[in-house]
Amino acid sequence: MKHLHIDSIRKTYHGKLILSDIFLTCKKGETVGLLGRNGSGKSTLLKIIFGIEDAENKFVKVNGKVLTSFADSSSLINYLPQDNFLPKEIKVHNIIRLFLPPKRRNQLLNNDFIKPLLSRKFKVLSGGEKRILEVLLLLNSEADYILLDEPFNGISPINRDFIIKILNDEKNKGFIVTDHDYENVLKVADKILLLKDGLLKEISKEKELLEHGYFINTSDHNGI
Ligand SMILES: Nc1ncnc2c1ncn2[C@@H]1O[C@H](COP(=O)(O)OP(=O)(O)OP(=O)(O)O)[C@@H](O)[C@H]1O
Repeated sequence: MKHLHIDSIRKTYHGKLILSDIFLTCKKGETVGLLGRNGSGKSTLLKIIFGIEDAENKFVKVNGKVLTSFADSSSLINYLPQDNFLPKEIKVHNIIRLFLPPKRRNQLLNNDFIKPLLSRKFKVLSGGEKRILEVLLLLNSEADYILLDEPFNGISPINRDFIIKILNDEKNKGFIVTDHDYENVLKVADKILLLKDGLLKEISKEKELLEHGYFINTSDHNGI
């Protein structure tokens, strides 16, 4: 069956339990929104799925193939880390050639936002320009499943809406997206999972996020 299947993930740091028996699935054409407070373990979970962080226990299967190492996962799963990951001294057009196979480059090389940046080195781009380039590289990569850690960070509304549209239109990939800009996560997600106390809870209505203490109702404080 074609899907990403994650099971029994357990992780502790220095004796503190971060992830306890995590189970989740993501199908092609589906976007899973992963929410949680600071330090709840979202980035750790994505790194474990991608294979760049160890876990005490884990089971990751993609399209029927069990993945045991990063080498197994790299062509099937791709990962946008929270921090910039592209080489600083390389020009954007070379980065695109380096990261994407020929048949996947044109869309990005002809993108109206990316075109003016092509001859500039990554290090001179603004924070938002860097993030958009990274997100678009991931979205155009060949992997079936893409893990996006804070893709909307620093991105202005028009470009954010462009990324939301790509995520909503893409039916050949599955996405797991985490971002503190939770309203944007709600706009792209087919299902929402809240990571709290090491466990994942499926959320069916926005008000459950309030009930689980993901945010507080500020109107309670000013009497509105
Ligand atoms: N390499 C590490 N060594 C020790 N503790 C770590 C390490 N990496 C993460 N942690 C701890 O694990 C917990 C989960 O961290 P993680 O970065 O996964 O959280 P997060 O949900 O992504 O947080 P945020 O939303 O703030 O980015 C935190 O308490 C963090 O301090």
